[in-house]
Amino acid sequence: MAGRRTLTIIKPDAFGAGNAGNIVALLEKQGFAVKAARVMHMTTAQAGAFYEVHAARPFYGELVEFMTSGPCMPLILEKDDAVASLRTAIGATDPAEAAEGTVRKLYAESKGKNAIHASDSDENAAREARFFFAEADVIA
Ligand SMILES: Nc1ncnc2c1ncn2[C@@H]1O[C@H](COP(=O)(O)OP(=O)(O)OP(=O)(O)O)[C@@H](O)[C@H]1O
Repeated sequence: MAGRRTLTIIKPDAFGAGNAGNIVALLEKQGFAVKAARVMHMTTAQAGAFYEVHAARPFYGELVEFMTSGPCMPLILEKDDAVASLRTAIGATDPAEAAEGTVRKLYAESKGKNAIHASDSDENAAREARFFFAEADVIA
C-alpha cells in the first residue's frame, strides 16, 4: 500500500522570491497536511549528499550550487498516496512542460530553478525525511 507521507523542499528560487507561503497554501488546499517544517541554508556537503543519486549527471554541480544559493524549506507532508499525489501537484521537472495549476507551472523559472523537490518513492520519502528531521521534529 502506498504511504501517506512524503518529503518536499521549497527550493531557494521559490523561497527567495517569497513564494513559500503561497506554495504551502496551494498544497494545503489540495489536502496535504504539514507534519514537519524547517528553514535552512544548505551547505555544499549537505546538498551534495542529498542529491548524491545524481552525482554522475552533467547537471550535478549546477544543482548543488543552486540548492546552496540561498535558504530553502524542507517539509514532511501527509495525504493518501502522498508520493504520487505530490508528484502530480508539483508538475513536470521542466516548467515549460508542467500542467496548468501545478507548483512548477506557477512558480518555477526553468528546469534547474524549478521551485520545489518531491520524493519519488516511499523508500526515498522515508530516507529524505530522516535527512532533514529527527523523530521528535515530526508530529504524529
Ligand atoms: N537538465 C537539467 N539542467 C539543470 N538542472 C536539472 C536538469 N535536470 C534536472 N535538474 C535538476 O535536478 C533535479 C533532480 O532531477 P530529476 O530528474 O530527479 O527531476 P525531478 O524528480 O522532477 O526533481 P526533484 O528530484 O527535485 O523533485 C531537478 O529538480 C532539477 O532541479
